[in-house]
Formats: sequence, structure tokens, C-alpha cells
Amino acid sequence: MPTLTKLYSMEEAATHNKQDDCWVVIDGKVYDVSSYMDEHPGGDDVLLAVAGKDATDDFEDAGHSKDARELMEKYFIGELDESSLPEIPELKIYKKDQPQDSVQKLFDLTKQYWVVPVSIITISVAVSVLFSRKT
Ligand code: HEM
Repeated sequence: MPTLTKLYSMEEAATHNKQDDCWVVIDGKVYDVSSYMDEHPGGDDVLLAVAGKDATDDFEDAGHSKDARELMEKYFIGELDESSLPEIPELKIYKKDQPQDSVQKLFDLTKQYWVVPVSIITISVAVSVLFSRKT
């Protein structure tokens, strides 16, 4: 049977940023750690510092054990609605300017560096003409 996962926007997660109402977002998943604040071996202050925010990097930096990762499931309440995230303009531009595939890429490079093969051919022709005149 399919399970329904609740989706939360980053705006909504951001409102849960207090000691007694604390959500953290880790790897696109939303956790309500309000009841875990006092028990967290890393302290409640570190959780409060990332309350209502994306704590993926901080979570990974702390080097959590397999047990800790299993324990997380207890506090899982839903997933982050990716469409609620602001679009990064640089990413869009980068994507847009990328050639479609490697063939296209090679074609673009050839267009850009046509001077190199043309110069090689010109020099070769000049050298062979000089040599043929000497003999
Ligand atoms: C649902 C979320 C979380 C759970 C269930 C959790 C659980 C745990 C557990 C069980 C430990 C003990 C060490 C281990 O087994 O790895 C721990 C330590 C720690 N946690 Fe978390 N944690 C969570 C989120 C976070 C976040 C978001 C941060 C950072 C902002 C954080 C920072 C730390 C730190 C600094 C330690 C101490 C590491 C040490 O003393 O070596 N934790 N956590």
C-alpha cells in the first residue's frame, strides 16, 4: 500500500524555531526534534542553532553514528517540498549554456579553435613548397 508523505515548505519549517517547537531539515527530510532536545547527546544548543533551517551540513559534520541515523526516523514528520525552494539564478544560466551532448561540445570546440588546424595545414604546405623548390 502506498504511504503518503507529508510535504512541508521551507517557510513553514522556518516557523518551528523554538526550544519547545523545533524542526530541522536534514537531506530533504523534515524532523520534529522538540521532544529530543533535552536528550540529544550533542546538546540542545546545537539543535536550536539550526532550528527551522537546513541542518544537513551541520549534521554530517558532527559525524553521527548508524544508531543516530536510525534514531532519526522516530522524529521524521515529512519531506521538504523542493518546489518551495528559491531557484538559484546561476544554476539556471549554467544549465542553459551547456551544450546538449559531447558531440555538440566537440562541434563547439572545433568552431572555436579552427585557427589551430588551419595554421598547421598552411605551415605544412609552405614547408613542402620550400623543400620542393630546393630539390
Ligand atoms: C533527528 C536529528 C538528530 C538525531 C537523532 C541526533 C542524534 C545524535 C546522537 C545519537 C548522538 C550521539 C553520537 C552518535 O551516536 O553519533 C549525537 C551527537 C551529536 N549531534 Fe546529533 N542528532 C540529530 C541532529 C543533529 C544536528 C542537526 C546537529 C547539528 C546541528 C547535531 C550535532 C551533534 C553533535 C555536535 C554531536 C556530538 C558529537 C560528539 O560528541 O562527538 N545533531 N546526535
